[in-house]
Amino acid sequence: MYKEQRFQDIEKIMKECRILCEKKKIRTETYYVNHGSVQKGLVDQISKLGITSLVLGKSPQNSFTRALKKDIPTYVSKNAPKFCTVVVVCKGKLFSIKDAKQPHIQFSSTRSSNSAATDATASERSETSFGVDTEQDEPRTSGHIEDDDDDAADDYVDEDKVRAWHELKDDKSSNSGSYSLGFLESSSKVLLQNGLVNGAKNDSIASSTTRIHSSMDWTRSFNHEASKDIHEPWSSPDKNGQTAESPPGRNNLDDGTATTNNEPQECINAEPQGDIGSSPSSATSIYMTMDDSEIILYPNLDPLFQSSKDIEKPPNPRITMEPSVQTTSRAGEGVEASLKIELLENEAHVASDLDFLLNEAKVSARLARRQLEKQTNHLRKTAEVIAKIKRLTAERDAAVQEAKSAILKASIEKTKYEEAIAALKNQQLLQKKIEEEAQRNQETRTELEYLKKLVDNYSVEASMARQQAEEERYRYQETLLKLEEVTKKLETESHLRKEVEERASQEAIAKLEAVMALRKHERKYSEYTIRELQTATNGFHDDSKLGEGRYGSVYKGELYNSSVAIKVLASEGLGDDEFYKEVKLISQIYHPHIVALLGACPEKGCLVYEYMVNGSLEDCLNCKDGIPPLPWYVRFRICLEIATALLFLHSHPIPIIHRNLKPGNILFDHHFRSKIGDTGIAKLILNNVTMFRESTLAGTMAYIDPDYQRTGILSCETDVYSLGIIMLQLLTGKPAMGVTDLVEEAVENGRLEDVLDKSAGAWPLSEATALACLSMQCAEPRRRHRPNLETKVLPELERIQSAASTAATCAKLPFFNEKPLVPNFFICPISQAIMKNPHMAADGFTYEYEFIKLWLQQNDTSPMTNLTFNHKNLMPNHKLQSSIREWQESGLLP
Ligand SMILES: Nc1ncnc2c1ncn2[C@@H]1O[C@H](COP(=O)(O)OP(=O)(O)OP(=O)(O)O)[C@@H](O)[C@H]1O
Repeated sequence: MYKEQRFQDIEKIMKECRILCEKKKIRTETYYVNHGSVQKGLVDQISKLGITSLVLGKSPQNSFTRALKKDIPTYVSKNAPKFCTVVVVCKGKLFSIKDAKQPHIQFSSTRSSNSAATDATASERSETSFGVDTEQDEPRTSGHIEDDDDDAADDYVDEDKVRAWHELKDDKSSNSGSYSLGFLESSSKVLLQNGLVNGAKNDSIASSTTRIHSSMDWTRSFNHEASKDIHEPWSSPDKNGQTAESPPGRNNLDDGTATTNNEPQECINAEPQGDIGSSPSSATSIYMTMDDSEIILYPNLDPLFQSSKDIEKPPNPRITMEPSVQTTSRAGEGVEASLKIELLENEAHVASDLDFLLNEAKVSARLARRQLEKQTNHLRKTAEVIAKIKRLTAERDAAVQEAKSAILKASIEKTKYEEAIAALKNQQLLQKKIEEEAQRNQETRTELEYLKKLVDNYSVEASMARQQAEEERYRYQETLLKLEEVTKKLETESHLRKEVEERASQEAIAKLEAVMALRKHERKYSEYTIRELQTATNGFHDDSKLGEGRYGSVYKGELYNSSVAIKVLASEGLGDDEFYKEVKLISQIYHPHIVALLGACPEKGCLVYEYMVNGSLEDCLNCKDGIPPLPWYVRFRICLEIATALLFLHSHPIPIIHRNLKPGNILFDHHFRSKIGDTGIAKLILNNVTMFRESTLAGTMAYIDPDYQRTGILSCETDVYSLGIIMLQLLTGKPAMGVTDLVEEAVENGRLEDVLDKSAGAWPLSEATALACLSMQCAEPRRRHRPNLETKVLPELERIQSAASTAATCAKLPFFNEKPLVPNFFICPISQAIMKNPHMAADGFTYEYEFIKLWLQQNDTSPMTNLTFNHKNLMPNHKLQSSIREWQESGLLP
């Protein structure tokens, strides 16, 4: 009845606890454990179930509980296996924590002991495996502990002792009724009923532990030691071996049938306090631990136990009373029987104590044996460790040896590696040298390619040069051939020229001889018949006519292999003797620049002159028949030549005045030397002819001295005037009319070059200006203003001519009409040929030595000026001879 009531109370509390856990969504499972000692039962269950985490509630202790040293949580904390962490809370506060010292080692228990009542259960229990619980995900609940009692229990035993107790208990469970240990287990739950009866100090303690599983399998056990009045623990077998009622579905420990009930089972270990009422602790605490899938609740059932004195064992059929510990009091027996019973009970207690002592001794022996086994195991392990150390040492030595070998090998390898590195460096150096060599080779190839290109270019250029050289050589050969032809032609021409020169020389000598003879013996006048002249002129054919003048027509004729010009006079009265006397006198005049009168034909009235092949100055100035303009240096020379001839005429014993000096009467021979024509004819005509053509007079008036025109008085200055006008025409190329004013104005303005004849070339301005000034002086209207021909005009003209000739020679210009001009001072005035041995006479002129020598032998006057020589010494003109030689060697010979 009491147990029933007790169980109901516990059930009520546990129900509240489960509800609380369900609200927290915590799976619960209730174990009922029947054990003689709550704390030992808990420790035992921790070991058996492999609980790694346990939370225990600690009730505040009073002096009574402290005296009894019944502090279960403290005991469990101290004696729990090392793999279990025990947390003790008291009044909602943490009281203490005992951490696990080692992980839970899973091993199989071979424990074979068990009582008859727990055979089946023990068999299952013996197969229970404990493992390391690594998962602790579920929350732990704890309450506050009111730390009002830190007095630890002193009856704790160590784990081995507990285990020994179990073993001993198992051994004794079958035949001893002094204590009982019952287990209700299923595959996943354990019910521990703490009903261990350990004398008077344990029997009054009851507690319950609830373990809640999700499977809601319930196994309940209830153990109650209410008090000394109810000193027979319900979990202990009574003397009669009666067994308490077992709850429905609960396994009976005695029959060994540990079956699993699908219903939720609850294990409550209730230990009513012997003096519950005096306990200051009246509150109920539930201490729990959550370990993976389980929660163990440990309610403090002091209030229940407080009233458990009056409570009969509960009649709840779910409560399993362990048959080995169940005690039933029977009221109503007699006192004797009570005494006997009491005696028996005392004896039983004594026996129980003895048995307890015996068990203690056995436990000690077992402990000693276990200690010995431990030491033996320790020694064995030590030996194993030593062996292992030796093996490791050997292995280490071997490893060291191997390491040394490896080091040696490594050293060898290092040496090889260094050698390889050195070889690699050498190889790299060689590679670098090879690359440098390759670079140099590349550069050399590039240079060679460049040189090859140059060579190719040079080859092309050489080929082109060869081709050009071939062409040049071909042209050179052609030129050489042409040169040879020219040379041959020149040689031929030279030969012909020499022949001509020799012939001319011979003619000149003949002329000289004739002149000499004439001078000496009165020159022989030649009279030609009309038949001869007709024959010479092809009957005076028009093709032979050279032109017409005021006094008649002029024909070209050939008389005795000589060209002559025959002037047919148209005037009447030319046949008298006086006329021909005058003609004979004129024909005796010989001067290099005076056209020679060779003879006459009195019957026809014809005068025969030497033929001048290059026409007149008038024709040249007018560029008649394509005659090229005269160069400036030829014009200087003409001035000097004409002046010389005039001086010669004027120096005649009876001065001869030309009266009709004009460009038309200045003729040119084959050397383009100028000669004055119609010399003396004017006097003859004017004296003997009364009629002449006035048509030609207009063209002549410009050259006639204005004084002579105004006064009719002739003088040498009359010819000087004419000379001045001719020289102005030579400078300007302008007509005679007005040329004086033109040049005068230009000179005065310093702009002479503007009026110079540009067709004559680049005039030397100073000489041109000098000649212009001299010409203007000569052309002065007044004769007294005109310069003297001998003293002023001729010397100035010689100076100007010399400078102009030098300039022309330096400029290599002595050419006219594509023919080289022979400087007039290279020609002997007597022989009219180029001098070979020039000598200067007293008159200042240079002559060929042979001719002047001959001349001086017969004459005392100059052949050029007709002046008397002061002396007849001749001086060699080496300078002129050298110039003539150089000129001849220069290839400018005509
Ligand atoms: N000796 C000569 N040799 C060559 N041609 C001459 C010679 N004498 C005269 N002539 C040319 O014959 C032409 C006629 O000359 P001519 O002297 O009769 O007349 P002019 O001089 O023109 O006039 P003028 O009657 O006033 O002198 C001129 O063209 C002249 O060149």
